[in-house]
Amino acid sequence: MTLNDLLLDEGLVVEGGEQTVRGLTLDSRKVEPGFVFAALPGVKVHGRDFIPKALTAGASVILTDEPVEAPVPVIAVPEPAALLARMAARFYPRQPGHIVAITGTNGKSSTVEFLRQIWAGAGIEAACLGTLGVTRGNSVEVTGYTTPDAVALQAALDRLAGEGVTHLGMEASSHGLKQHRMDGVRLQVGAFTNLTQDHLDYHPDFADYFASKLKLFTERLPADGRAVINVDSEWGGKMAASARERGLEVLTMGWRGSDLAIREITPRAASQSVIFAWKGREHALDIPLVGEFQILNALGAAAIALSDGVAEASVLDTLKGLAGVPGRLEKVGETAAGAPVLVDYAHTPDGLDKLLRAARPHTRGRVIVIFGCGGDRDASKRAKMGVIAANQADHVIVTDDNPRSEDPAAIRKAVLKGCPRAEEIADRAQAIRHGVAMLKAGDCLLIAGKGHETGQTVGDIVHPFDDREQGRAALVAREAANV
Ligand SMILES: CC(=O)N[C@H]1[C@@H](OP(=O)(O)OP(=O)(O)OC[C@H]2O[C@@H](n3ccc(=O)[nH]c3=O)[C@H](O)[C@@H]2O)O[C@H](CO)[C@@H](O)[C@@H]1O[C@H](C)C(=O)N[C@@H](C)C(=O)N[C@H](CCC(=O)O)C(=O)O
Ligand SMILES: Nc1ncnc2c1ncn2[C@@H]1O[C@H](COP(=O)(O)OP(=O)(O)OP(=O)(O)O)[C@@H](O)[C@H]1O
Ligand SMILES: N[C@H](CCC[C@H](N)C(=O)O)C(=O)O
Ligand SMILES: [Mg+2]
Repeated sequence: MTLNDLLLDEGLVVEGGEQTVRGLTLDSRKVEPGFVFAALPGVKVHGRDFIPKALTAGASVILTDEPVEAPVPVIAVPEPAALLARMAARFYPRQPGHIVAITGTNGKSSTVEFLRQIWAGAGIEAACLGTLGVTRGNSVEVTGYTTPDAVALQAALDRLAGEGVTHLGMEASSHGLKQHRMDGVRLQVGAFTNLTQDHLDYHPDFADYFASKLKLFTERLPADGRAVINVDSEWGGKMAASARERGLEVLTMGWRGSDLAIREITPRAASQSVIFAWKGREHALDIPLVGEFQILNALGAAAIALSDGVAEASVLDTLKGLAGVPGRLEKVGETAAGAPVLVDYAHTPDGLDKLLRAARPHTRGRVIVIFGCGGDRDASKRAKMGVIAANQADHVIVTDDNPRSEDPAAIRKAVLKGCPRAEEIADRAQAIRHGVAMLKAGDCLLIAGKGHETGQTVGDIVHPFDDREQGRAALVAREAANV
């Protein structure tokens, strides 16, 4: 493919446009001969600092925001990240025909996975893409991001389409939307779960966080697109109003939803009885998931599929047998007396609150929670999560969760400000062993924050670590000690 092909319809005149482009990247370390190197402004540095390295590695085109001197064609535009995304979409031309993007603070990974199951249950070739990676049937390929960079994303879409995937549910993170990672994606549907505090390390304030999420409806969806919005929060109402203003078809769901209206959710031992109405027609069923938030996610996925025209009977059938999402309220085992150990990915104040509330109706004894907060991430979450844990749990153990470049003790101290009576156990494996050892009949242990993650990042090093394995090992150790 030539550079001119990649710039088709962009209205740009570039010297050397007939040259063949062999690839694109925004990372100088990934440049190969014949590549376009996109030198983008970043949080820490500007990609232009790496242009010499990229040229040495063989970059044959530079895309950036200000004119620079270089011995190869330079394309300077005000929004190079957006142009990179559109060029990547031309370089990797195939995409699944039907793509749904889901945004919101919590529930994206769960909703895209439930949507994938609902589509697959209706015989559709479906996949989902997000924090857990690219999931198709039983195969999961880890990408490392919730919304991968534009080039990685377009390469994944092209491959999925080539493999026959027609329907894709993808997560739209606020980073992804703000950084134009999704600009080349041909979307049909956008969905919204909820909006509460997160990522205030990256977004200067909550308004910027909201504005980034809103872009899905105001900029990313085409004018004839559809929005499926959970309107239980004031933010959902605002998203729906903006989407309507733009002329999108808007469907609302949730306790306050009109198209999919939740009527009743009753917790059972290992499932929940749910009554909801779709377009006024009521359905009652048992969904084999615990936690009200999981039902909201499952019904969010159902609303999307139903609005696509998937048959009601098929959607209901899949909901009745829905499989849980890895690391989201995942039960890893129980003590001999039946006290469960669950792993969850709650890593925001609202997520932790919802998680602890979810456990309560299923627990006769104490709700015990182990959690920490990530380093180099929104520090203002820490004490708030401490307060929530102190208020909602009966026993709190504060430990480490990916301290990254920060001092782990300082992170724990910030969390403990909100829950001064909590136990502090720095080593996460030891915290888990301790939490499991203290379980009595009727108690429940929640290990929160890492979910499906398989590493603990300390400094630049990722140490192998999996809460689920650690939970199971601690149960075996407890058994061996005959507690
Ligand atoms: C905060 C954030 O979004 N960071 C992402 C961002 O980095 P940055 O703006 O800090 O980049 P920078 O280090 O200043 O560098 C500027 C530019 O120079 C380039 N560079 C840099 C070094 C080098 O040697 N050569 C080079 O070319 C970089 O690729 C970048 O384009 O752009 C980089 C290139 O795409 C990403 O790798 C990086 O992800 C970092 C590793 C990260 O941790 N991101 C997380 C926070 C993230 O994106 N999370 C969201 C949401 C998570 C969720 O809620 O689920 C996600 O979608 O995953
Ligand atoms: N609808 C919801 N409302 C509130 N909290 C939720 C909801 N769904 C999930 N959670 C909490 O958030 C955690 C993460 O869920 P999930 O992975 O589905 O969210 P996400 O939006 O993909 O998160 P991320 O921003 O990390 O990609 C869950 O483990 C749970 O604790
Ligand atoms: N994907 C999210 C959640 C990470 C959760 C937690 N394990 C942490 O490291 O903070 C993030 O990068 O902010
Ligand atoms: Mg996610």
